[in-house]
Amino acid sequence: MTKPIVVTGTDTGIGKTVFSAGLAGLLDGFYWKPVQSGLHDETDSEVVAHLAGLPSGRVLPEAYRLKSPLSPHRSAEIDGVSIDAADLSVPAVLGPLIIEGAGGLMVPLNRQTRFIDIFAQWRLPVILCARTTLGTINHTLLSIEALRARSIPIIGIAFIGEEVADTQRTIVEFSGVPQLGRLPHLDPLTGEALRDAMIAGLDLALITGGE
Ligand SMILES: Nc1ncnc2c1ncn2[C@@H]1O[C@H](COP(=O)(O)OP(=O)(O)OP(=O)(O)O)[C@@H](O)[C@H]1O
Ligand SMILES: C[C@H](N)[C@H](N)CCCCCC(=O)O
Ligand SMILES: [Mg+2]
Repeated sequence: MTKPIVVTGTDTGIGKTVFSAGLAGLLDGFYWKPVQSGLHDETDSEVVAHLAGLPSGRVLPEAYRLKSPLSPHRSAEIDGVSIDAADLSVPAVLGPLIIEGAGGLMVPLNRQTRFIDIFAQWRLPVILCARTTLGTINHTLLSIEALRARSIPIIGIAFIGEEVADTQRTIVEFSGVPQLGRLPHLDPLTGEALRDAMIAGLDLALITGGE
């Protein structure tokens, strides 16, 4: 059976949730956001539930739901909650599971542990979402170095945004990490448009290893 896939990114707000929704929908899988910080607007799980069109029960409950839209370590402190990294064991489900972190790899869960530390413990393959806009070469290559330093397997890079051919090429050439494709900015962003754009823009066989 397909291993769970971790969807991470070079930063917060770059489109991990939208990409995760597209992927979970295409794979007819499950989605899990272990730590949600920010409960005022639609949560990532709610966005995925409506965009991916998954049957109910395929969006697993978060392990931590924190009120403030801040780094989880700080949001937890404000709520008087202590995030125990040992609580974040990957749920067993019958099907492909997409797991989304919060922000980028070095985002802290508490004063000792960052997302990248639990990803290293899990040893699950990751997809790195990256913007195509200026500044992304640096963020993406640094993220890849950090993953490699911990022997975290990288499935590939999913670019998000309009095509910037030289930027994408430069990242792939310097890193040697495969490009899985690109999800453009969608307006309007609907479940149907997302599904079509994922099929047109992403190489699903590279993601699933041809399964
Ligand atoms: N492909 C896209 N087309 C249109 N809008 C998008 C796309 N990707 C992301 N967005 C929009 O950009 C904003 C940030 O995206 P998203 O919530 O997916 O970021 P994120 O990386 O998951 O952030 P976080 O670190 O908070 O989890 C949202 O308003 C989302 O609707
Ligand atoms: C609140 C936001 N949407 C994310 N859930 C958390 C992003 C944390 C980023 C921390 C940082 O890198 O400075
Ligand atoms: Mg998100």
